Amino acid sequence: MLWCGTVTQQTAHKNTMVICVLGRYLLKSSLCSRSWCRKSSLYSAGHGFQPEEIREKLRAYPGGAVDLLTQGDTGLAVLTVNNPSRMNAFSGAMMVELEERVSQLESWTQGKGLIVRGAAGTFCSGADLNAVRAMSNPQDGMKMCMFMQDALTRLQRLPLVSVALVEGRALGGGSELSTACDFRLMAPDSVIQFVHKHMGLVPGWGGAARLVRLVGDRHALRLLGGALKVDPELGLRIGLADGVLEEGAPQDGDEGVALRQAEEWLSRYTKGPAEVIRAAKRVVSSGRELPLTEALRAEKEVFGTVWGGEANLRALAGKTKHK
Ligand SMILES: CCCC(=O)SCCNC(=O)CCNC(=O)[C@H](O)C(C)(C)COP(=O)(O)OP(=O)(O)OC[C@H]1O[C@@H](n2cnc3c(N)ncnc32)[C@H](O)[C@@H]1OP(=O)(O)O
Repeated sequence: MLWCGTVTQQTAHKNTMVICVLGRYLLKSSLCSRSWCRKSSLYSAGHGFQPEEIREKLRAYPGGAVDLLTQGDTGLAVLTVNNPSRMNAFSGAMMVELEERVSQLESWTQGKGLIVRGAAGTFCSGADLNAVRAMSNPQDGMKMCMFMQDALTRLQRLPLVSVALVEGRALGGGSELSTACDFRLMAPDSVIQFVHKHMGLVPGWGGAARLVRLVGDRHALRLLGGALKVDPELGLRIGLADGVLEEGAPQDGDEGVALRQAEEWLSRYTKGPAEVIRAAKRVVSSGRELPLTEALRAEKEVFGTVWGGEANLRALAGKTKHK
């Protein structure tokens, strides 16, 4: 048996632990190197997808920021679309920053949960129309489409439980951003609206493909064809929304209260060892995206990373009844 790391005089039980840790390490290192969850892009050069060329083009449209705050103690991160003078519309530079933040989160191995929100009490009003006008030729549009589809697919595939905190409006690409999160929490007066039809468009950031999987084809067709305003009541009814925030406490200002409510809500589903929460998201992601046989095989691989792991062995050594 090849040993790595220090082996001290261990009881048989603890030696088992060392073997499991080693085995799991070898398995985990193969997990994402072979399977679909690694940071592979949706598109390749064959599709005309040249990421660096697209980043340069997008950076020509500056303004706003995409901020990321990671909390080591809770394992929760907050990603803020920050362009309040434009109702948090995505400038080209912000699209590049979004991808950079997703890359940071892909490397955050202790992360368990992610809240995606907008600054100044509103979510996001989609692509910056000034950038849209400047990139209105088909070639540039397709490049922006591939870039944002890739970034949002990678966001959705993060091994973190993610929730979109929708306050104010989520319009166009903003509504698509909300669908790239596992859950959507809506403020009482908020609206999610796929306004693309009014722009002579359809979703181009992956929002249509995800919307069909979230609410079904018929509701998706109603939301796109009718550019319907989805308020919290309708959102809950069709399964687009997963919860509604309570009215904010006036003395705090909605922003602080809404974020704290979202953190409290998310912590219900991220309490526990990071490796277990991340494994739970991984098996759900493979079940969500892969055909059954492949999903089962992916589940087996993820199961192998936690079976006999520290959390599993600790649980076995502790009480057996769980309320
Ligand atoms: C594949 C993705 C495709 C897309 O996302 S296309 C873009 C889809 N989004 C939209 O069409 C939303 C356009 N904006 C609006 O409808 C309204 O601004 C909105 C969000 C309902 C807010 O309306 P109001 O509350 O009346 O505020 P307002 O219109 O005066 O906006 C305040 C300032 O924000 C600006 N703004 C809002 N949305 C923007 C956008 N997407 N791109 C660029 N600028 C945008 C708006 O121009 C205004 O600026 P200013 O004060 O006039 O300088």
